[in-house]
Amino acid sequence: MNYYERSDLSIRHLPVAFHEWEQKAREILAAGPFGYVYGGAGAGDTMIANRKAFERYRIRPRICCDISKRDLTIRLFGQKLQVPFFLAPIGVNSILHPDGELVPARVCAQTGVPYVLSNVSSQPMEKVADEMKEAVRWFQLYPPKNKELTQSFLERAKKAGYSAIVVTVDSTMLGWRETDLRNAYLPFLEGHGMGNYFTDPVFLSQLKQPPEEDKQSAVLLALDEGNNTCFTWEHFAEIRKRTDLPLLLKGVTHPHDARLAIEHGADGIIVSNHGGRQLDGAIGTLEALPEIVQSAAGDVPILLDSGIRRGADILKALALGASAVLVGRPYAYALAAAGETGVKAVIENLVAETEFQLAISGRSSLQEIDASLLTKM
Ligand SMILES: Cc1cc2nc3c(=O)[nH]c(=O)nc-3n(C[C@H](O)[C@H](O)[C@H](O)COP(=O)(O)O)c2cc1C
Ligand SMILES: CCCCCCC(=O)C(=O)O
Repeated sequence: MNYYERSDLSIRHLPVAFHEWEQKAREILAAGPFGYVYGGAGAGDTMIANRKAFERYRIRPRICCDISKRDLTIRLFGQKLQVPFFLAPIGVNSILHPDGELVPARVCAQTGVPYVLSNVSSQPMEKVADEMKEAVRWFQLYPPKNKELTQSFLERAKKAGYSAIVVTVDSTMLGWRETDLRNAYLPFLEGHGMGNYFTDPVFLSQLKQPPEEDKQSAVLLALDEGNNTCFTWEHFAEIRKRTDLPLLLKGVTHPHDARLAIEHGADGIIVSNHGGRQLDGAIGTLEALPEIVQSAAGDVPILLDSGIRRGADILKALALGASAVLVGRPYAYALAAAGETGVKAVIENLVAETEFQLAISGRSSLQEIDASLLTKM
């Protein structure tokens, strides 16, 4: 029996730290799905760089400050958010739980944590939106080659109440992932992650036969749409014209690209190396952040992901100029290990730990966090 099917779950039985969730997921999942979440590009060097960057910055607390009232709220694109972190877009959640993305979406709605739904979700964006009601959600786009399909995804997202679009540009070609090669595993080839494609009228109109009759051709077409290796700044500027929602670019690690993103119409930048899954030997995101913040010069908000595991990590990113962060693998492992209960526990612990860290560092609101919080070793 899966851990999430047990009816006697209580918080006492659940893992607490990231490595415990990872271990629980490893025990429960088959090698293919576990490896798909766990793996990084090549030697895994970028995942290590992400964590090392967080370790190099140390918090220098202030004392004798009134920390009796604490506030974790932030504002982004005119919306008030309860916490300074999002659940990152993670596709193919059906390899982790039968209900896929409906589970993190539901928990986000319950806890007030904003959710970024992946383009390659197992569930269609409308079904996920129904689960979230009025809660804050953004939609992540892998820009398709087909412009009509792009338009269709953007319009569907707006209609379904997604309040911003995140265009991910670091994965037009999937990274060299040795764990997946070893396991000969790619979830899409088993039909996972097709929730938005198989419900899209433009996509379906391109098929000779419906997915129920020829799944493989449909999956290969969806993958080909995302394998958009011709994508350039001009294409990004076109997407800008196609939506009036706030538009963020995810996958930036170079200060020049941050500037180009703004010049081509980005309303926000997500400093990300895709959790170290794309390019081996890349710069850790926290290391990249200060120069990007400088390059953006306050013109747009900067968000960051890749390696966020704890409240301390969140505070460090905010201190170096991020407006918010995104959290990936922690909730994916919890989803596999304990379903809704697991994702809720991870979120609640992260909120609580961030509040503890804020207070014990001598601050009572995130607006008081700046570079003076940190020293670099
Ligand atoms: C299994 C898995 C699937 C992912 N799928 C997507 C995706 O569909 N779209 C996207 O923009 N990023 C995707 N990402 C990257 C995350 O959005 C995020 O950048 C990364 O997980 C953050 O690093 P962390 O896992 O160390 O927190 C995926 C990451 C994982 C682990
Ligand atoms: C066009 C499909 C690319 C999907 C990549 C999924 C992902 O982001 C990841 O595995 O990482």
